[in-house]
Amino acid sequence: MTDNLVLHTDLYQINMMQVYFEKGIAERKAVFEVYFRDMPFKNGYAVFAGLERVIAYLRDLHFDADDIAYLRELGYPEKFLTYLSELKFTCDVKSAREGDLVFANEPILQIEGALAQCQLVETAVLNIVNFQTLIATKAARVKSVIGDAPLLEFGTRRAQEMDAAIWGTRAAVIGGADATSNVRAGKLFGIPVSGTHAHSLVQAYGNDYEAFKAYATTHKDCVFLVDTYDTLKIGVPAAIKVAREMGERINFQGVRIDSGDMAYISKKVREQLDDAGFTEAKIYASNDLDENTILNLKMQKAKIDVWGVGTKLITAYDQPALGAVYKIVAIETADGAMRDTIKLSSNAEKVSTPGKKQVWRIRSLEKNKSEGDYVTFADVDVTALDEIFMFHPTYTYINKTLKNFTARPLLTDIFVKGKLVYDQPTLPEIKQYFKTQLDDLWDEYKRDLNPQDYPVDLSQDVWDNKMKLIDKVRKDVYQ
Ligand SMILES: Nc1ncnc2c1ncn2[C@@H]1O[C@H](COP(=O)(O)OP(=O)(O)OP(=O)(O)O)[C@@H](O)[C@H]1O
Ligand SMILES: O=P(O)(O)OC[C@H]1O[C@H](OP(=O)(O)OP(=O)(O)O)[C@H](O)[C@@H]1O
Ligand SMILES: O=C(O)c1cccnc1
Repeated sequence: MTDNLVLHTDLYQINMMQVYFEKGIAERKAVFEVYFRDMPFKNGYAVFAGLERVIAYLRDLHFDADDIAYLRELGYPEKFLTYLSELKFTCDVKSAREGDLVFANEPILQIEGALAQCQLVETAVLNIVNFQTLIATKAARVKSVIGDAPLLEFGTRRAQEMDAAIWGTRAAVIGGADATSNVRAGKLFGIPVSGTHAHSLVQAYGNDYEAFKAYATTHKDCVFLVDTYDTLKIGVPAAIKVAREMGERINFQGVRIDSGDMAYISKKVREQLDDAGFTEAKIYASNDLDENTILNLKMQKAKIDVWGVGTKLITAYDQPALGAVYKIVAIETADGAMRDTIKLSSNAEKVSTPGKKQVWRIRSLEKNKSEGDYVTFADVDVTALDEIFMFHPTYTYINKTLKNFTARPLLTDIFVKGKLVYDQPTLPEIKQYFKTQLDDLWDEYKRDLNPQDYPVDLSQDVWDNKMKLIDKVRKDVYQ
C-alpha cells in the first residue's frame, strides 16, 4: 500500500468534487486564496513557512489504485472514481516565499485552476502552512529576545508527533533557531545538529564526575549537564575537574543548567568557571524556556550564552493554531467570464475580499523601510504607478499618499499550469532572506509586546468592489 498524501483531505472536499463533477463544473476555473485574520501571538509580523512541503505535496498530487479502491468502499460512483484516477494537478499557484513577513488579511498563497482540484487541496495546504508559519513565527519571537546568541531547538520529545517535530524544526530554523537536537531533521534538511547529554548519563554512573569522565573519554566536544544532584557544590566542580584532567584532549565547551533559579545559578556558575580559568566555557540553559522567560533572565543579567528551547517553541505553547483560511474569491461562469465571490459575516473582519489579488510590499525610498502592504487586483502593476493612496480598510480616515516608493509583489509564481517554475532556495538562503526582510521593518512592528499594527490596505478598486458585492449579495440573497 502506498502512503500517498492525496487523501490527506477532509471528506467534504471529495464530496464537493463529486458535486462539481456530476454537475459538469469540475473544470471551471476558480481562484482560492489563503490568509489569516489575526496575528499569531499578537506578534507584529508572521514568518511565512511551509512552501517546500506544499510544493512536494502538489507535485505529487494523484490518486493511486489503492486510494481509488478505498473511495470505492466509501460508496463513490465509478464514473467519478475514473475521473479521480485520471486527475493531474494543472493549477497555477502563487505564493509568498518562505521567510517572507506576512500579515493578517492579505493573501499569502493563491491557487487558480479547475474548481475540483482547488477544492481537493485546501485541507493539506492549510494544514502545512498553518503549522509551519506558526512555528517559524514563534521561533522569530524567541530569537528576537536572544539576539546573536545561539538558539538550539530541543523540542522533538514534546512535539505533536513526528511530522510536527521534523517540519516544525525546519520552520523553527527559518524563524531563528541555529541548530537542532533532532538528528533526522539534520539529515533531511542539512540543519546543524547539536547536543549535550541527559540526566540519565549521570544517574547511570551515580555521580557527576564519573559520568563526565566517561563522556570526555569518548567525545572530543563536551558540554556537561551539571544539575542532576547539586549544580554549584557537585556538578560544576566535577565538570572543572574533568576538564582539567583531560586538558587538550577534549574541547570543553561548557556546562548546561536545566533547573533552579537560572539567573542566580548561572552567575555563580560563571564565577566558578572563570575562577578555574575556563573563561571561554559557555553556559547553556534549558528548562521550559520561551521568549518571556528568556527576556526575564536577560533582565536579571543571567550569564547564559546558549539557549536550548523545546516544548514551548515546537508546540507553539501559547497559541496552538494559526487559523489561516482558504477562500474562493472568483469563479468562472457558464459563459466563460470570471465572477468575483464573497463570503459575508456578521463580523465585519470575517467578510472575505473578493477578486483575484496581488499584495505589494511598499517600501519608502527615503526611509528604506516597508511602509505597508497594498492589496490590488492581480492585473495591476503598482511598479508603474507614480503615487498610491493607502487607506485603512475599516477606518478609512487613516490614510496616506505615497510617492517615492518601490513595490514588490509578494505572491510569486510557483506552479504555472501544474508545472513547477519556482527555483527553491536552500534553507540557509531562506533563513538569511528572513533576516533581510526583518531589517526592512520599523522597530515599532518588531517589538514583542503590543507592537503597532502594520498597514495592510486595499486599493480603492478592491475596496469598492468589496462594498459593491456586499450590497449585491444582500439584495440577491435576502430579497
Ligand atoms: N531567574 C528566573 N527568572 C524567571 N524565570 C526563571 C528563573 N529561573 C528559572 N526560571 C523559569 O522558571 C521555571 C521554573 O521551573 P520549575 O518550577 O519546574 O523549577 P525547576 O527548578 O526547573 O524544577 P525541576 O527540577 O522540576 O525542573 C522554568 O520555566 C524556568 O525556565
Ligand atoms: O524544557 P524544554 O524547553 O522542553 O527543553 C527540552 C527539555 O528536554 C530535556 O528534559 P527532559 O526532562 O525531557 O530530560 P532530561 O532533562 O533528563 O534530559 C531537557 O533537559 C530540557 O529541559
Ligand atoms: O542535547 C541536549 O541538551 C538536549 C536535547 C534534547 C532535549 N533537551 C536537551
